[in-house]
Amino acid sequence: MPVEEFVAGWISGALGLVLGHPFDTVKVRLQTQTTYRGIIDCMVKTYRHESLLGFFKGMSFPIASIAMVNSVLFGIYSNTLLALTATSHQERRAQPPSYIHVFIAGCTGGFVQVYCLAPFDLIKVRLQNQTEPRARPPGSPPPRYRGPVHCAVSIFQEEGPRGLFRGAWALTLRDTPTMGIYFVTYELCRQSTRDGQDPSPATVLVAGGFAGISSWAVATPLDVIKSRLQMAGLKRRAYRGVLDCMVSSARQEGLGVFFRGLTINSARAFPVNAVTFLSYEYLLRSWG
Ligand SMILES: C[N+](C)(C)CCCC[C@H](N)C(=O)O
Repeated sequence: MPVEEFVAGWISGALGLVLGHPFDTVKVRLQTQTTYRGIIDCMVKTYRHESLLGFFKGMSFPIASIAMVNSVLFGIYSNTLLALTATSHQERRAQPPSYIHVFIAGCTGGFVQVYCLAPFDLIKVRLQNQTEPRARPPGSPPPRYRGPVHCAVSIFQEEGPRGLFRGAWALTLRDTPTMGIYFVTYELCRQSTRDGQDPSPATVLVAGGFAGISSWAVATPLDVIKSRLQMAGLKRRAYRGVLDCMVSSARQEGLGVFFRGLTINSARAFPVNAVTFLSYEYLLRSWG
């Protein structure tokens, strides 16, 4: 099994992540808290209350972990394509795979990465939702979790080992089809490149950016549900499952709830995925 794809996915995932994290924090807060009037209000309040550091809460952990998740995603994607089309990454430049194969390989990569992503994503979401400033005024209560490891241990103790996979089913439903869309959009946008040639950096950036935006547009409703289920364990507001969370969120807040965070997430998705695909393509190319 070729391993370059795993390593290239790892590095490119880390680069994309740092770039997108501040947007991601605003998105998660808008999706799960009702105190903000919109993107700007959330940014201003976060900055005033917690300084610039507030936007980078919960990042250290994903940097190692999401990089690993990306390595699984790109590694499984590429190796599934190899199994389906019997062409390696290099050969696929001359013989592009069919979109149906790209879709199946994307869904497979999406499905497998969920089981690495779920606990890390849960911890990220819980830490991002802690709005206490780092320098606390004396006498104010400390945040519930002191950091990622403390958060993981506390969830394990309070909610059991299965607690670490809270929201995993919603994540599976979110990522399996939308990772198919992600890679198909990427391949579609690369169409402007002639067979056998390498796409230009601009093409890769634009194709990666659109892959991010289109897949997130479809993924957002389940992303909202996933984040709410992940937070539910903490607030003890129990939902009976994905469907129950959908119905009760829509009843209480209207259908608009399913699009919370879409704007900020699109602004984040373009640069993050542009950089991810650019570094992925170039790393693979430089290794032959
Ligand atoms: C498939 N889905 C839309 C869920 C994600 C696609 C993009 C994944 C990327 N690591 C990012 O964070 O933007």
